[in-house]
Amino acid sequence: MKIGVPKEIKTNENRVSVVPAGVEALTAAGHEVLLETGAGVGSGFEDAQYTAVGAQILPDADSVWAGADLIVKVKEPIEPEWKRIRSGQTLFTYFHFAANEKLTRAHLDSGAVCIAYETVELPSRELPLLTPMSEVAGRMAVHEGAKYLEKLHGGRGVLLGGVPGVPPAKVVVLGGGVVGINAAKMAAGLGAQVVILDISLERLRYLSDVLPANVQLVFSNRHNVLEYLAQADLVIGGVLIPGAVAPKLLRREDLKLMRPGAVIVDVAIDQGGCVETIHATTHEDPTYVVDGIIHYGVANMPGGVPRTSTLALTNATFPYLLRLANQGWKQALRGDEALRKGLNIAQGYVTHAGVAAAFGMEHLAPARFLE
Ligand SMILES: NC(=O)C1=CN([C@@H]2O[C@H](COP(=O)(O)OP(=O)(O)OC[C@H]3O[C@@H](n4cnc5c(N)ncnc54)[C@H](O)[C@@H]3O)[C@@H](O)[C@H]2O)C=CC1
Ligand SMILES: CC(=O)C(=O)O
Ligand SMILES: [Mg+2]
Repeated sequence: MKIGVPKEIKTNENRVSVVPAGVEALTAAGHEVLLETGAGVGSGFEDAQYTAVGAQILPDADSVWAGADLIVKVKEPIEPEWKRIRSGQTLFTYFHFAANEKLTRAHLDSGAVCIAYETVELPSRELPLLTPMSEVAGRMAVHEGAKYLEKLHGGRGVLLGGVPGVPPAKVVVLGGGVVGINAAKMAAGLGAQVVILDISLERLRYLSDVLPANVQLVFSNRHNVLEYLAQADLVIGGVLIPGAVAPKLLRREDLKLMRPGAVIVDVAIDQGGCVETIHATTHEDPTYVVDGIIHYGVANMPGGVPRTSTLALTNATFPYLLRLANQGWKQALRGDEALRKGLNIAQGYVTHAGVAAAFGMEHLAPARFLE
C-alpha cells in the first residue's frame, strides 16, 4: 500500500505521524511510504533519516495526497488540505469532529474513510491513541497554568508550591481521567493543593489509591464544582465523553465567583471545551481574558513539545497503522473492535453516534461498511 505522510500545517504544529523506525517497519512489510519533504524536521527527524530506511521524499503536500491510498497525520486536515482529499482514500489522524460542523461536512463531502485516533477504544474503555497526548497535555497544563499565574502574564502572581510560611496555590482539576491524573501529579509534585472532581466513583477510588495526600478527590456535581471554583488559582478542564461534545461544567456567570487573575486551562477544548467562555486559541496567542479570568484554549497543546509528543504518539499509533496498511481498512476494522470504534465517517456517512448527536445527524453503524 502507498502510505502518505504530509507535513502538518496547523499553526505551530511540529509533530509528525510516522518516525523513521515506523517507515523501516512499513517498507520491510512491502509498503511504500511517501513523505513530504521536511515533515519530520520539527520533531528532530531529517529527510535523510527517512530515506535511509526506504521512504520516498516528495516535494510538496499535493504529490503526497495524490499518490497515497492511506494518509496518516497528526491533526485534522485543515481547510487548505480539504481539496486534496480523494474519495476512497483512508485518513488516520485526530479529527475531533464533534467540535466542528464545517470540518465534519467537508469530510462527509470528500467521500473518504476517516478513522479518528481519539475514538479508538479498548474493551477496558481506555482510549489508547488519545492517552499519550492526554498524558502530555495534562502535564503541560500545569506548566502553562503556572506561567499564566505570573503577574507578567496577567495572573494573580501566585507560585504554585508556595514557600515555607506562605500557603501553596489551589488547583482544581475537572475530570480525573488521563489529563486529570497527569495534571494532578505535576501540580501535587510542585506542592500545590489539588482537588480533582469526577463523576465516576470507581475512578475516584482508583485515584485515591495512587495520588499523594495533597490531592483531594471530590464527586463532581454543580454544587461541588462551584464551591471549589471560588477558591481556585488554577482550573484545568479535562472532562470527556468520547467522541461527543464536552459537557459545559462552568458557565459564564460562574467566573464572577472566581478570584481575579485566576487561570483556566481548558484541555478539553478539542471537544469544544468544558467552560462556556472558552474558545480555541493557538500556541502563538494562547490566552485571552473574560471577566478578569485568564483563559487558555490551545487545541494542540502537545504540538508545543513535538519531540516528546511525536515519540509518545507514534509508539501508540504505529501498530494500528501497520495493521491498516497490511490488511486494508475493511479487514483491519473487521478484526479489531477497538479500531472499529475509530471509524467516524465512511464514504459520505457519519458512523459515530457522538459525532452525529453533535449536529443532529443520522449515523450508520460501522458494520454496515464492512460486509
Ligand atoms: N487540548 C489538547 O491539546 C488536548 C486535548 N485533549 C482532550 O482532553 C480531554 C480529556 O481527555 P482524557 O483525559 O484522555 O479523557 P478520559 O476519558 O481519560 O477522562 C475524562 C474524564 O472525565 C470524566 N467526566 C466525564 N463527564 C464528567 C463530568 N460531567 N464531570 C466531571 N468529570 C466528568 C470521566 O469520568 C473521565 O474520568 C479530551 O477532550 C481530549 O481530547 C487531550 C490531549 C491534548
Ligand atoms: C489530542 C489532540 O488533539 C492533540 O494531541 O492535538
Ligand atoms: Mg487537539
